[in-house]
Amino acid sequence: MTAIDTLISEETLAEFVLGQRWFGSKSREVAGISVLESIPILEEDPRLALAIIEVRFHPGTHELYQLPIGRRPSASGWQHGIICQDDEHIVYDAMTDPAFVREVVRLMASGTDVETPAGVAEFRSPDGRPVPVPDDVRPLGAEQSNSSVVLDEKQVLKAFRRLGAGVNPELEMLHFLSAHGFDHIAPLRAWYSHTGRLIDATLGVVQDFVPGSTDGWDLVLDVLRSDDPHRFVAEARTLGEITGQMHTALASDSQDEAFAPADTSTEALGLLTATVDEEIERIFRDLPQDVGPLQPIAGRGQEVRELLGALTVGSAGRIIRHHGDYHLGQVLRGQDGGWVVLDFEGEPARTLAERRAKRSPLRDVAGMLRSFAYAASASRILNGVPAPAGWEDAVREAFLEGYLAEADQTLLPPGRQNVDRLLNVFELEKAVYELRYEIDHRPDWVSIPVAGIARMLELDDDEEATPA
Ligand SMILES: Nc1ncnc2c1ncn2[C@@H]1O[C@H](COP(=O)(O)OP(=O)(O)O)[C@@H](O)[C@H]1O
Ligand SMILES: O=P(O)(O)O[C@H]1O[C@H](CO)[C@@H](O[C@H]2O[C@H](CO)[C@@H](O)[C@H](O)[C@H]2O)[C@H](O)[C@H]1O
Repeated sequence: MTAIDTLISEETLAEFVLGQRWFGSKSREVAGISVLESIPILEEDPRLALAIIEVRFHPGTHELYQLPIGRRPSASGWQHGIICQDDEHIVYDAMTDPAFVREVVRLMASGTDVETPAGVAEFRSPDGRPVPVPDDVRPLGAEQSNSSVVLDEKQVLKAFRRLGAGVNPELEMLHFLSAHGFDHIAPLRAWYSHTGRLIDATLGVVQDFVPGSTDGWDLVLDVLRSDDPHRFVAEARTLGEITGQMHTALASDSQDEAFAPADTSTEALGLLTATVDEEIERIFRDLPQDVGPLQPIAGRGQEVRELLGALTVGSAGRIIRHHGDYHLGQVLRGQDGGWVVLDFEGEPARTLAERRAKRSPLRDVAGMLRSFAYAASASRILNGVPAPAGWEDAVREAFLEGYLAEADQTLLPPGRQNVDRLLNVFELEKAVYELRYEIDHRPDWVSIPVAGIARMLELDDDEEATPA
């Protein structure tokens, strides 16, 4: 029987993939795209397969992505995620096809291995509590780096689109946090992964769905549109407390090598700023020319590096495994008013090795502080509603107070001044990462990190101009 992927030409595949939000290298020149492995999921009608595709770039590098592919007769009238069609068949991205999702859930429930000439796809569910095969499957709705569907409003299946070699931190962190008593997560229910010649990688996870929840991002934008934006200050404090508890749990097992906290040496401190410095240099060097929204920071890479250089860090506390991409979109406020932390896979634009590296927990804190600034900018730029004077400072301070009350103090540098200095370094690192992220994923949002970086430069200029 013809493999379904052979029905798609390279040009058609390229056109489809390059248009997807989850394709993370929009600013790079693509040399070619092809299907490297196709894992059969269903051989009937619809035909379903899990493809691993390779995107090749001109300097000779490549990225691998997961693409579920479905094929149905044209007469079926299937309309979602169309890749190509002719008089006989429609070929599509099957991520939102209930038939695909049901098959994957069945395979996970039965703990099946599907072998191909190049490797094996392993489908698993822990502790003998298989996820029921869903009747209803709907896309989660959020346009994201990965793709998620909701199963009977009870579980969420998230497929990692870009594949990195090794265990995905999401799977590893969810296992660890459940075993170490941190309850503010959506419990892990199943997963699937691939082992083989091409790559050993986690392909996806199933977690419980948190019904009736609002993510922190939507919540803050709504609050900023309301007549009482300051009501978020109390929420920010609770969120800070939970973040502190999460880090305390992540640092609680000195026997588990992957999670045991480690001390930072003087060399590590130097390396910390050197790594951020290199990143700033690289990102500014590769900034596209003549892009209007980049104007406020264009050609100012050296100034940003000088700003980093001025942020002397005397002590960094200890390093631990941490969330790695902590922002308002990663926390849900449930119907009971409690917060749930999501998406432990780290920053999608970094390698898995970088994402699994131990670093100061203040990186997460800085991520959330940047997110408050991002929300204030987005509210002004996208909704025309500026945050009221003092809002961001009040929210930051409440979050930090809650955090400092709950986090294991031995993880942090001594004294508030040292904490603030290290936070500044990580906020700058995050803002520069965001610049790259928005260029690659949401070019329309570039002006938000640009405004953040420009503001950091201006604050620095003001400080220099103010006599001591
Ligand atoms: N278990 C869940 N229950 C309810 N909503 C969820 C759940 N998981 C994710 N979401 C929603 O989907 C959004 C994106 O999920 P996330 O795991 O962060 O995906 P990505 O890695 O692609 O960003 C979240 O901001 C949240 O609104
Ligand atoms: O949630 P992901 O793991 O996909 O994280 C990536 O995408 C985020 C956007 O969805 C991006 O976050 C940036 O935008 C958020 C608003 O949409 C904002 O709250 C964050 O502060 C800002 O960093 C994240 O950086 C990226 O890794």
